[in-house]
Formats: sequence, structure tokens, C-alpha cells
Amino acid sequence: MSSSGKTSRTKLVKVVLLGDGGVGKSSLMNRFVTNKFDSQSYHTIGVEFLNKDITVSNNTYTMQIWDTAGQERFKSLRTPFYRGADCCLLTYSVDDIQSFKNLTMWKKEFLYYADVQDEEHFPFVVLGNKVDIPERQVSIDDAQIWCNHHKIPYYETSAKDSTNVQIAFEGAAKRVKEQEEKLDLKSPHANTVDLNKRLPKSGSCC
Ligand SMILES: Nc1nc2c(ncn2[C@@H]2O[C@H](COP(=O)(O)OP(=O)(O)OP(=O)(O)O)[C@@H](O)[C@H]2O)c(=O)[nH]1
Ligand SMILES: [Mg+2]
Repeated sequence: MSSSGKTSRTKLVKVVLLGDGGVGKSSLMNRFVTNKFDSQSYHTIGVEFLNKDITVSNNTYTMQIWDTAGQERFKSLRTPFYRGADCCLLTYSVDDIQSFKNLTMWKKEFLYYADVQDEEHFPFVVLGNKVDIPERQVSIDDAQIWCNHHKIPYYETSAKDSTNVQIAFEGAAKRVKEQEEKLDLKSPHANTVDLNKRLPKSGSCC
């Protein structure tokens, strides 16, 4: 997360949306940023991004949402954009079990190409989209078990009827903030020189 330069208090948060083609990544981004939904949307080719400012717990964030192409044939076009991400939204569709099974692959792909420093604590969020569709192939319990196992927060969304879309993106900003606070707590110690530590005797060789 870095200062956007807009105001000293606004932080730029780069969020990457990943998941199978057709799960609703572009629709979620458009619902969040423009509050619109298109039932006839086209597959994304490569990557597109949009910005939106949000305020969470008195902090203002510019959410920079990077919407990627989920289809396998576009892999080489999307992966260069993972670097520098502050958060990754792993998206599947609750009416498509294969898109849920592929979450593991998406997480791996992200970690491989984003080249993050601390893989274990990187802020992921899982979105189970299209909850407006009654014919589910993935139960909320199964999704929650996967997310608990990977220690990732889970939101069920619908880009079509707006369910939880705002809340999920706010959740992503909170995840990033929590992670930064943890790192801030750790870093003073990392740079501290321990004056009580015994120095090697002069003349001794290492
Ligand atoms: N019922 C329902 N349909 C949705 C929802 N979100 C997206 N769709 C529809 O699902 C189809 C695919 O949506 P997209 O947003 O284009 O999917 P995508 O994940 O961006 O797909 P790629 O760009 O190929 O990776 C479109 O016809 C959307 O209208 C939703 O929440 N509910
Ligand atoms: Mg798309």
C-alpha cells in the first residue's frame, strides 16, 4: 500500500481480481466502481483497471482494482500485472464447482508471479459470486472450510443484485490494513541493535 499523492492520508491499494473465466470478476468490479451490471458482458482480454475511493474506519483508500482475464489462453497477458499487489481477490461462482476447485490453482499462480515476500501472510480474500442463482454447486460450508484451512476471509457476493459487493471490497482494504499493522509492529525490532549483545573478543576471527 503506498501514498497515492492525492492527499497525505489517502492510500493506494492495488487489488487483483483472479478466477475462472465467467465467474463475474468484471461484473464485480463494475458493480463496485460504477454500480452497474451488464448481463451480456464480454470475456476480458488481458487486464483492465478502475479506481474507487472508499473510507474504512476513518481511513481513505484509493482501491485500484485490476480485473484480469480468467481464460487459460490469456495467462501470459495477465500474470505480469500481479507484482506490487496489496491484496488478491480469489473469485469463483457458487453455481460452478470447477471454478471453486480451481481456487487452489489461482492462489498458486498468484504467489508464483506476484513474487510476494511473505507468502503465508499475504492478504487474500475469497469471493463466492452469483449467490442470486438458487441452483448452487458449492455449499457455503464447503467454501468456508476451504477458506478456514487457508486462513482467508470469505464473502458471498452477487454482482447482479449488489449483495455484499461493497462489504467485500471494504473487507479487502481491512485485510491490507491489518497486515500492514502487523508488519509495523514487527519492524522496529527487526532494525534494533541489541546493545547488550556480547561482541566477539577483539582479535577473534569469524
Ligand atoms: N446471475 C448472475 N450473473 C452474473 C453475476 N456476475 C456476473 N454474472 C454474469 O456472468 C457472466 C460472466 O461475467 P463476467 O463479469 O464477464 O465474468 P469474468 O469473470 O469477468 O470473465 P472473464 O473476463 O472471462 O475472466 C456475464 O453474463 C455476467 O452478466 C452475478 O452475480 N449473478
Ligand atoms: Mg472479465
